[in-house]
Amino acid sequence: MSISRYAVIGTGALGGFYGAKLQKAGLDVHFLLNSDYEHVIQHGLVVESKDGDFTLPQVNGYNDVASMPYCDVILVALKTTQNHLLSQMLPQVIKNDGVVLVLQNGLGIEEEIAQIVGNDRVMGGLCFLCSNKVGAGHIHHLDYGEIILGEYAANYHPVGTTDRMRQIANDFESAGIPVKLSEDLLLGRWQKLVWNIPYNGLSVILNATTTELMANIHSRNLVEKLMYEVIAGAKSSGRIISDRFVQQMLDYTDNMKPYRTSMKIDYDEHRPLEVEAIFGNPLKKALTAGVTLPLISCLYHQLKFLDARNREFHNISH
Ligand SMILES: NC(=O)C1=CN([C@@H]2O[C@H](COP(=O)(O)OP(=O)(O)OC[C@H]3O[C@@H](n4cnc5c(N)ncnc54)[C@H](OP(=O)(O)O)[C@@H]3O)[C@@H](O)[C@H]2O)C=CC1
Ligand SMILES: CC(C)(CO)C(=O)C(=O)O
Repeated sequence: MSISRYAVIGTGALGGFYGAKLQKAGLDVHFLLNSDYEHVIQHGLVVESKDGDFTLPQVNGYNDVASMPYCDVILVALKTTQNHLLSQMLPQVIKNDGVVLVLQNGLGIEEEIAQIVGNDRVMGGLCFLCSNKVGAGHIHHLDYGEIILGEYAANYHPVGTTDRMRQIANDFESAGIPVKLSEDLLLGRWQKLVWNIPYNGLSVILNATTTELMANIHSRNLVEKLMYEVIAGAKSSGRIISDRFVQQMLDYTDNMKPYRTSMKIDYDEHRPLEVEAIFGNPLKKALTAGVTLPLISCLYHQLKFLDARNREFHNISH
């Protein structure tokens, strides 16, 4: 049994799901909560999952990082739009030899976190998960769940696999969460974007589920073209993604239950969209290497417009 103590920073759809699974498997987990704090302290966490429902009547819940114990592994599971809070939060919860594991979508977040805790204390996890928070302390896990885990090093230099990765992978696997180890985190991040850029973006702009995007020849075509542009972005970072990978992502989505992407849910709920992490940062990284990605840039500007108008309209009508 692992002796690692885990912190979950952001107990929502993703953090609540993985954190609850770890606690259920007997690990020592500490949850940072926001609006659900009172409810979770009184009633715990409820996970409805395609792999079996369960309840944790009692969890270690906090509404302030200052009251959390120092932890070995800090799971970052806020929306990236809240990441400005991390420079103040992380130093208060990470042990001297602890590690921050970024479970968020997008590119370049590990680099930002390395500035706070140091290059040798950051890892990234790519989460192939479909989960929603449907009520206070109530998580609905719809599908999948695998994590691809990679070490971060300065400039995303690939560093292979480490003992610390294997230890964390063992903990997650003991909780029934499949983990694969990646020797190159940046490659993994670009691969994940092959999915997130077309589907998250188009689901908002075209007001569509993944199934609808796949069923129409025009949107499907656009999805495919965007996937190839992500591959060009990856190439500008020196990472090669094969054309076969595009086919795998299309097949993966064809086999998925109709899915409202996380960005679409945020849009429908009038919450800030993760446009910078998922679109802005990849565009910047490619541009630094002298490569422009016109289709992705077009999505970026449309999403910035929709995001601003969506929140403005919501503020006026409330
Ligand atoms: N959901 C999924 O299936 C997947 C999500 N991801 C990525 O994971 C990340 C998290 O997404 P997701 O879990 O869906 O998002 P959620 O909004 O469900 O979870 C984020 C949680 O952070 C909490 N939070 C916000 N501000 C604070 C704060 N100041 N202190 C403490 N907690 C705070 C929110 O609280 P409150 O409830 O009060 O808003 C919320 O519970 C994103 O980057 C997303 O792209 C990646 C793959 C799949
Ligand atoms: C690709 C997917 C659906 C997980 O498999 C995801 O990452 C998301 O909704 O953001």
